[in-house]
Amino acid sequence: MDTMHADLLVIGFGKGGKTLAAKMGRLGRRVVMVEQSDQMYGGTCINIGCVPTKSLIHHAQTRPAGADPREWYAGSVAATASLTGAMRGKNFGMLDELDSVTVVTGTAAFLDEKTVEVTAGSDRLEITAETIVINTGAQNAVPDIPGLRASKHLVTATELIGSPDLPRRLVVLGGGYQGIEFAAMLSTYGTEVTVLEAGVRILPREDEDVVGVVEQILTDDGVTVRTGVRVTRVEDTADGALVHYEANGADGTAGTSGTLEADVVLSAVGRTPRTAELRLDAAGIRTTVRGAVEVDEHLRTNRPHIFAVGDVNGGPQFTYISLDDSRIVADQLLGEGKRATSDRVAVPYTLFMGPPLARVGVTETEALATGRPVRIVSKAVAAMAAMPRAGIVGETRGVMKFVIAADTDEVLGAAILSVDSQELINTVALAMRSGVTASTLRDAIYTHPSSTEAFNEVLATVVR
Ligand SMILES: Cc1cc2nc3c(=O)[nH]c(=O)nc-3n(C[C@H](O)[C@H](O)[C@H](O)COP(=O)(O)OP(=O)(O)OC[C@H]3O[C@@H](n4cnc5c(N)ncnc54)[C@H](O)[C@@H]3O)c2cc1C
Ligand SMILES: NC(=O)c1ccc[n+]([C@@H]2O[C@H](COP(=O)([O-])OP(=O)(O)OC[C@H]3O[C@@H](n4cnc5c(N)ncnc54)[C@H](O)[C@@H]3O)[C@@H](O)[C@H]2O)c1
Repeated sequence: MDTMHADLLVIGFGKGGKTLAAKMGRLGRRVVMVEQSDQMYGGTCINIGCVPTKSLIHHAQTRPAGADPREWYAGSVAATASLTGAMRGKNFGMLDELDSVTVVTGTAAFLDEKTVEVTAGSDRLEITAETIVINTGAQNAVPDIPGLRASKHLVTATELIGSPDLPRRLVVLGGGYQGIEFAAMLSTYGTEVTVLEAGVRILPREDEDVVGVVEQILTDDGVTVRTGVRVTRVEDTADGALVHYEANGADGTAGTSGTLEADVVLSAVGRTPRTAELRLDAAGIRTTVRGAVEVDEHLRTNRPHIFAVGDVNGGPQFTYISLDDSRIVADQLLGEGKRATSDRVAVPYTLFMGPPLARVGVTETEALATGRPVRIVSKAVAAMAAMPRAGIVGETRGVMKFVIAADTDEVLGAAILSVDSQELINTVALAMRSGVTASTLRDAIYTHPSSTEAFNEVLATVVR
């Protein structure tokens, strides 16, 4: 059995871990990065998450008129695989080219709080390290519904992205990020899509009026959305899967039931922190009730030399949060040790349907719950005179909405469902962090024709 010693051992080639490994390696520290699969160098985002999904969405939206959807889809999957392959190579190279960094491919598990065992087939390696960073991400949950886990037609996002076969009929379990992005994308390629959401509405964290516009866009694009639905059973037939469901009453339709036929059933009901293989008990590392590695605001576990970054620590599941986690750990290891998760203000996020829905800060519902007096400005994109870009690019659907503190004129939150919203939201977030008021955003000079100039108009449109 081989042994190694490192200053820093990173388990999992995710965004936070790889950034930290490269930084420490460039400073000459002995770093070992352990990744369980050579197909996952670079982690979830570039291989099976953000990048492939957004690539497929881009290809869906740029299919030339007359192109056969099945052929176009197969080509899009191939182009996406080539993009992710190139990114995987670059990510591996980024660490491999550093003399002080070793990439080990195998599955890591703790032997004790200073020692990790890595196995790959019959090979076994023991690594001891001064500092250990757990960056093992999360994995797609599959609900315990009779027949579902055994169904030949069940997939998670990972399998769906990898197959060149365009599903004819897709049933999506879950109306959250993954569910809505796949529903919107595959219906654009021509798949018949039904979303079955257990809750009273899709995207439960968002305001009802905004979700109403999202649902209208999905419906216009041919997606069927059923909320308040409990899937009771899935059975494989000669022709696909039969999904049995009943209305759970959340949307007022208790007692109705039905079946849906599907070639593919996508489980998109959330992602759970990946800790099962790690043998955390051997190191005495505590987990939360939700199964995440428990950390403090500096991302230290209860073993102070062991940190956890990214999805595995139970924080918001976004690539840029994992990246920011790495900054916090770097500050602990190399800096003043001041940076903390509690410093984060106005973290934006974007759901990439067409057009995308971008959000930051509080919703109107959340603001009202605090009792703070707010002013709501809102306008449909189609009604805006000051945003010709929407007409130029041929996407005038959507709405922009801001929640503003009535007393201080601060922007408390925004929901932007519009072309370019994935970019616009970063401007709003920066304004919020920098104390730029709603009036200043409203009266600023913006380039023309751009999407940002919509702020001149929407921020002057008080609705309540
Ligand atoms: C379909 C989809 C679309 C998404 N789209 C977006 C988006 O548009 N924008 C966004 O910000 N976020 C998006 N996300 C979320 C984002 O991908 C994750 O939040 C992010 O990748 C998490 O990174 P991480 O650093 O936690 O670890 P990961 O990137 O998940 O890396 C963990 C690594 O650890 C490895 N590993 C696990 N266990 C072990 C072990 N025992 N030993 C060795 N290696 C191990 C895994 O193979 C993996 O490579 C999406 C996710 C999905 C699934
Ligand atoms: N664009 C992005 O940034 C992006 C894209 C995809 C994923 N992600 C990240 O990945 C995370 C996981 O995404 P997700 O969509 O899997 O989870 P999610 O938590 O966003 O949504 C899951 C949905 O499934 C519903 N649900 C739960 N159990 C169900 C059941 N049995 N039947 C029907 N519906 C059920 C929930 O009510 C919820 O609406 C996201 O929270 C996000 O952080 C981000």
